[in-house]
Amino acid sequence: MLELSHPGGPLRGRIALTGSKSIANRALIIRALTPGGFPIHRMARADDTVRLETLLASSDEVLDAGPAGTTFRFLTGFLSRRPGYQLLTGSQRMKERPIGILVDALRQLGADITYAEKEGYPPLRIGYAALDATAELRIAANTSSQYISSLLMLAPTLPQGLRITLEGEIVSLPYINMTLAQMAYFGVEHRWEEQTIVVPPQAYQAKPFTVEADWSAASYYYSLAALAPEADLHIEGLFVNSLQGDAVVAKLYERFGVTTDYREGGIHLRKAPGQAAPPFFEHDFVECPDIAQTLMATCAGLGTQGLYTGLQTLFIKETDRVAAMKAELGKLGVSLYKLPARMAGKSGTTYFGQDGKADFSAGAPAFATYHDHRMAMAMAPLALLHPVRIEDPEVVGKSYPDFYADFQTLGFRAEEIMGE
Ligand SMILES: O=C(O)C1=C[C@@H](OP(=O)(O)O)[C@@H](O)[C@H](O)C1
Ligand SMILES: C=C(OP(=O)(O)O)C(=O)O
Repeated sequence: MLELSHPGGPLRGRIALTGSKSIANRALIIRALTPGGFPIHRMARADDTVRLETLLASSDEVLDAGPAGTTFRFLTGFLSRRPGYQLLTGSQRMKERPIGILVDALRQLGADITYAEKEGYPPLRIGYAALDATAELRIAANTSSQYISSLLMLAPTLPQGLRITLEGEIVSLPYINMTLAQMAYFGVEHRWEEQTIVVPPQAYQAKPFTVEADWSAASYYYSLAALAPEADLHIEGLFVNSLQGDAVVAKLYERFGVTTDYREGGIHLRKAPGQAAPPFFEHDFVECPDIAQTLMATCAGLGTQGLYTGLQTLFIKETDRVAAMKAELGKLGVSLYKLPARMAGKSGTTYFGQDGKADFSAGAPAFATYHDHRMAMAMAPLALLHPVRIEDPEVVGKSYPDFYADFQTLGFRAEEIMGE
C-alpha cells in the first residue's frame, strides 16, 4: 500500500513522459514482419512492451502475455503465420477477455488455432499456416479494435493482401487509424472503401522509428492541473499531430480551464488561479476508452456532475472498469450509475451518470486497483486534495513504470505503508 500526499499550492514542474505502449507494440510487430528490421528510438518502458519484445524473441513453447491485451491480440495474428507451434497464454484476467472474434477471422484465413481451455478465450494453441484460404473477411468491430489491428499489420505480408469489412459499431477507431498510420510510415498503403479496409500485398520498408510519448499517460497530468488551484506543467515528447486518439484529452480539459500550448518538443499545460469548476461534463468515450477513468476521477474531485456514454468496452479491459470506478468513487460518497435507456436519446447507447463531490471526512481512502494500472493512476491525482492510499501500487508498471517517481518530481510524497 502506498500513501500519496501533496503539500498543496500551485503545481509546477517538468515531466519527461513515458512512451506510448500502443505505438511501441505496433512498431515491434511491424519490425518483426520487416526484412532486416529497424531501430526503434525512445522505446516505451511499459511492462506490456517489454513483454512483447521478449516474447517475439522467444522460441519457448509457452508464451505468457500476462495482462497485456495488445501483446496477446497482436501475437495471436503474428504467431498464426510464424513457423512453429506455441501455447499463447496470459493472466487470469486475460483468460476472461474474449478473443473469439479474432480467432474466427484468422481461421477463415486458414489459421491453425485451437482453444486450450475455454471456447472463445485464451489460452490458445497456435500452429503455422499460410493464411491464404481467402483474402476477404468480415469482422465485428464492436468489441475490440485490437483484433482488427492484429489482422491489419499482418495483411500486407499475406499472398493476396486482405480486404477487411468492419461490421456494426466501430469501437476505438483512432487505434485502427494508428495502426494504418504506422503501416503507412513503413511504406505500406491501404484504402478505405466505405466500411472496408483494403491492404494489397506489399513489403514493409525498413526505416528508423521514434515512439511518441503517451497521451493516455498525459491525461493524469491534465487531471492534476484541473484539480490544482493553479498549474504550470511542461510535458516532454508529445506532438500536436499525434497518432493517438487520446490526444483529445487536451480539448476535453479546456472545459476545466486547462489550456495547452505546443512548444519545445512537448506541451505546456496551464491553469490560471480562480477558475470555477464546471457544474457539468458530458462525453462519449467510444473513441478514447482509456481516459474515461481519468475524467471520472477529475469530476469527482471537483464535484462536477458527469454524463458518460461509449463505455461499452470498459467491461472487458484489465477489470470491469465501470464496476471498479463505481466501488472506488463510492468510498468518497460519489455515485456512478447507469441511466435508463429512454434517457439515452440514441438507441443502443448506454449512458452513465455521476453525482457528488469527493468527501474525505473519513480520512485517507484506500483505493483498490483490481490489477488495473488505470485504476491506480486515475485515482492518484486526488492526492492533491487529500492524502489517498493505493493498494497494489505496482500495477502502474503495465503502461507507466515511472508513474510515482514522476509524481514525486511535482512535490508529491509517496510513502510505503508497512504491513498493509
Ligand atoms: O490498440 C491499442 O493499442 C489499444 C486499443 C484499445 O483497446 P480496444 O480496441 O480493445 O478498445 C485501448 O483500450 C487499449 O488500451 C490499447
Ligand atoms: C485496455 C488497456 O490495455 P490492453 O487492452 O492492451 O490490456 C489499457 O492500457 O488501458
